[in-house]
Amino acid sequence: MTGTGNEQARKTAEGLAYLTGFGNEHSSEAVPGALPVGRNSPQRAPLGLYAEQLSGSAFTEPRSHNLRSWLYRIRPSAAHPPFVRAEQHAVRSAPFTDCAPDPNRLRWNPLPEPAGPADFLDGLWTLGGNGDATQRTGMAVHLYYANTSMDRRVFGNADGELLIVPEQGGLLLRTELGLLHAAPGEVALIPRGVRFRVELLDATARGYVCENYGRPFQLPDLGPIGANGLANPRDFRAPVAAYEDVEGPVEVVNKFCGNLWTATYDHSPLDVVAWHGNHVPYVYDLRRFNVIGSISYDHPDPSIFTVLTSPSDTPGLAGVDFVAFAPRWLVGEDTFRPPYFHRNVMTEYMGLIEGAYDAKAEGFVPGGGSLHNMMSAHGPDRETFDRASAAELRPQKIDDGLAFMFETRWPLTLTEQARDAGHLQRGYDDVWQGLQRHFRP
Ligand SMILES: O=C(O)Cc1cc(O)ccc1O
Ligand SMILES: [Fe+2]
Repeated sequence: MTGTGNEQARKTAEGLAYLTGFGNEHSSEAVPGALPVGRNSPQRAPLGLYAEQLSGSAFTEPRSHNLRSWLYRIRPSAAHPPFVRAEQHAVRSAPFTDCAPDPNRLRWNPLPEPAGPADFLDGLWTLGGNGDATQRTGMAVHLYYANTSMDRRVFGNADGELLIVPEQGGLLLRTELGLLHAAPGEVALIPRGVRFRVELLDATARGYVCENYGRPFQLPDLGPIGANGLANPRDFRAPVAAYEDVEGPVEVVNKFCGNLWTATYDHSPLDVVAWHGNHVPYVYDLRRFNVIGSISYDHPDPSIFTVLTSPSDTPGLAGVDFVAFAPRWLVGEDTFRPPYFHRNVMTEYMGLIEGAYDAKAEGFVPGGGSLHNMMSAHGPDRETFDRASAAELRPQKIDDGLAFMFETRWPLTLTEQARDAGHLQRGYDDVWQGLQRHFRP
């Protein structure tokens, strides 16, 4: 797509309307009268549209977890030729069996720029993950680097939902349910099975994707925090219905049990004129996160920064948590304020959206990432330890960065491409070298 295309997409993104609230039963129609009243599947849907239910949960799951949307579209999704296997590019899925799970602390620089034209799908590169897409457990970490918009092409993922974390370049996400704008500092979620096209608002776009094969992300319980705080439900924005009436070939790429499959529709499947339901894409601005922390002493565990959680079958043990380290004040008295040294049964993949992170003086850069697998020892680097141990403990605002973590209950196994990547940092262990002994009994 040309610069003019980006300009057009940017204008569209700026004027978008949204529906608000996490988990709501929304309804929206792009043409008045397109949404049936009082029933989901009338004998003839309004305006000659086809009614189609998209289920994100089993029909019988408890009401509190039930996810489905009713789509009223120009043509039913069923009208398509067979899917055939497609070029896999750098997308991989669980189970990840090519490498032995690695207990080492690992860190990567940003993905290198694509050599030629690459849209979001071409530019998607899998770092690793856990679980099994066919069992609907676990997660995968992907990065993306795109330099062109998807053109006459849409993507849908049967394997799980996609949490997109832009780091550079705004995205216009044209989904079956409408349009979302996701800029760096915001995150967008595409539910399982929802088809979408990614258009770039800037010359290039890069960022991270958490693919969640497990239970859909939900807001964490707040316990004693009370009725408000962390990510507030009203700040999640879903699209309003918007359809394209495009005849002619459109490639639909479907990731199914790890493999990419393709079918060419004779029209755009982004042809939903009206919809209602709760299986919806959404966008959330991390700057809206209401950060809760210690106002007395000690460094609280980062679970206090959980934006979204995908519960597993064991209460309190997330398949994956999405955790954000948003700007906040540190006021702890007699406290080592940066993240402490620790070994964690949970596995931590971290990325940086901008600026710096308070546990690492250098080397952890925007667009890069680190992996601290189950029980691997990590924490502040030497420079951070020395600085924070001697710092004068005045109230201090941490507002020079935005980091995040995908934290998962299962160890994460790398893809070969991540293990062998030229942008894997050699010598990451050195950041903990030179931590002197001070014990003098
Ligand atoms: O390792 C990390 O930097 C993430 C992290 C942050 C924190 O504040 C406490 C524990 C933890 O794992
Ligand atoms: Fe950690």
